[in-house]
Amino acid sequence: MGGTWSVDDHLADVLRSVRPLEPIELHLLDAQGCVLVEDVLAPVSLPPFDNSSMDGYAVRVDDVAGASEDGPAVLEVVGDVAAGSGSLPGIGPGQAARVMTGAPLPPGAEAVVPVEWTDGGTGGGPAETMAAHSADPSGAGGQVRVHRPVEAGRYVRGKGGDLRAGAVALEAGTVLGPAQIGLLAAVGCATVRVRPRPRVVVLSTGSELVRPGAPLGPGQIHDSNSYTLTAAARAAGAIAYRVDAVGDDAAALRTVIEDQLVRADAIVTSGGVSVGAYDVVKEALTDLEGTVLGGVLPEEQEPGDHGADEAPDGPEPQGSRARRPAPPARGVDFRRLAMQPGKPQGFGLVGPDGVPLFALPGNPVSSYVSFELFVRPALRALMGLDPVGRRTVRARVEPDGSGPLTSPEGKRQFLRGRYEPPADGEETGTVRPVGGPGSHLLGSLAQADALIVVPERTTEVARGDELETVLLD
Ligand SMILES: Nc1nc2c(c(=O)[nH]1)N[C@H]1C(S)=C(S)[C@@H](COP(=O)(O)OP(=O)(O)OC[C@H]3O[C@@H](n4cnc5c(N)ncnc54)[C@H](O)[C@@H]3O)O[C@H]1N2
Ligand code: MOO
Repeated sequence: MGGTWSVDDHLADVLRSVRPLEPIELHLLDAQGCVLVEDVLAPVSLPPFDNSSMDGYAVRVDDVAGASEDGPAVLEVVGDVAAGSGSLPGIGPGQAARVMTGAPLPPGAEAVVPVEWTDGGTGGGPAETMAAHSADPSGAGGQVRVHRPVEAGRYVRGKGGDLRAGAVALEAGTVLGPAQIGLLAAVGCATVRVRPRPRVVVLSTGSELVRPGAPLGPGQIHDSNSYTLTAAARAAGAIAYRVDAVGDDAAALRTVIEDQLVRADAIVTSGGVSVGAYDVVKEALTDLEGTVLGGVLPEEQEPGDHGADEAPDGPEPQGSRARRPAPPARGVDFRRLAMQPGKPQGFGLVGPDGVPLFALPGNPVSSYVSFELFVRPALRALMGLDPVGRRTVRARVEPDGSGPLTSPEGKRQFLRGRYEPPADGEETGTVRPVGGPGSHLLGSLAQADALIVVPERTTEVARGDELETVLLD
């Protein structure tokens, strides 16, 4: 293929090529951010039993009718009911039981009076609190004076009042956040069937790259892309593995990628995709016919069986995966995109399972913007999340400089910006470009929280022009 592609066509090609991962059963906390693939019916009711919403006394309504501070109802205390109590005292006429928040309502009781409506069993004025059971075990006996009447059901949380056993607790398609995970725990589900987080292998290429923490020799720079992209993959919900930078050696790169296939639902490389003499990714991935990356199975392996129980750098955190049915590997296509930054890109499916591989350009801003535009949507599609794209708004551009901003004709430009939401009474927010369009400008990228989209036909942007803005929150 090759040639020049529009941003939209390239994204459509990417999304056509990826399918949601096969669902697996995960422990609740491993499923955070994942999409449920089936309705979950509540195995138990919430609450599972009638219980008190106050620390107080479980009473019969008739016994406290007309009670007041001057004319209290005097009841015999027949026991204590703590949260978790299994054996409950029956409440007969003229009787009450001390009951704690969350404790079951004892049989015979119809309501709870908070301890503040009573003398707390002291024989004195209104109580502010209960005596601790450990300090005063006799508090569970004797008499209590109740100062106010109560209607049936007051301060009682009825069984099933939140959710009835058998009802749908969460629908298929729900994204599991903290509240949803809490609900599943409350109804007793320990595991849940979801689409898993994709495992993403991130690797940089370039002989000039050294790890952060190591001193720079002549001509060397720190590898930042693999950190940016690993962090971006994690922020998108993936499990990301960063691999140390590979030098400009096509055979070595191919071997590293082959080795990483075992733990990859997607692979992201950066660098080596333009037209230089050392553009190693392009060289390593252009002709894959007859190779493992081209889809040929290593000896005696079936698709999906990679002959390894463990990922090279440690155990697979999600247990064994059912792989999706393998789409055919089709090699990596290197193409120019009508965008800036991010012009040179490679994309394709590699290996026997057809793992999507994104070969992003090396310039740091180019690789990050490319990730946002193409990789993040693909990762979300693998997880079954919808929508796959970031939130966009129309915003008025407020350049710092006096003159208009310029943009190359025929290219969609993505400027880095800071977005201000609309002021009170306004409909449109503003966005201020930060730094220039240079794709090496990491300092200003780190100040940005938005990408300003300058359309292909637009070559000049004046103060106040409204443009689509991608919010990177
Ligand atoms: N003659 C042409 N030269 C270039 C063209 C072109 O069309 N004709 N396109 C330019 C554009 S646009 C881009 S983007 C870059 C893409 O180049 P590569 O993907 O081959 O990337 P490299 O050459 O490996 O690196 C480019 C730049 O980025 C730095 N870099 C690379 N990896 C990292 C990393 N992991 N961390 C930090 N910085 C990294 C690298 O040192 C270079 O400065 O090509 C243009 N050239
Ligand atoms: O893609 Mo390059 O991104 O224009 O610097």
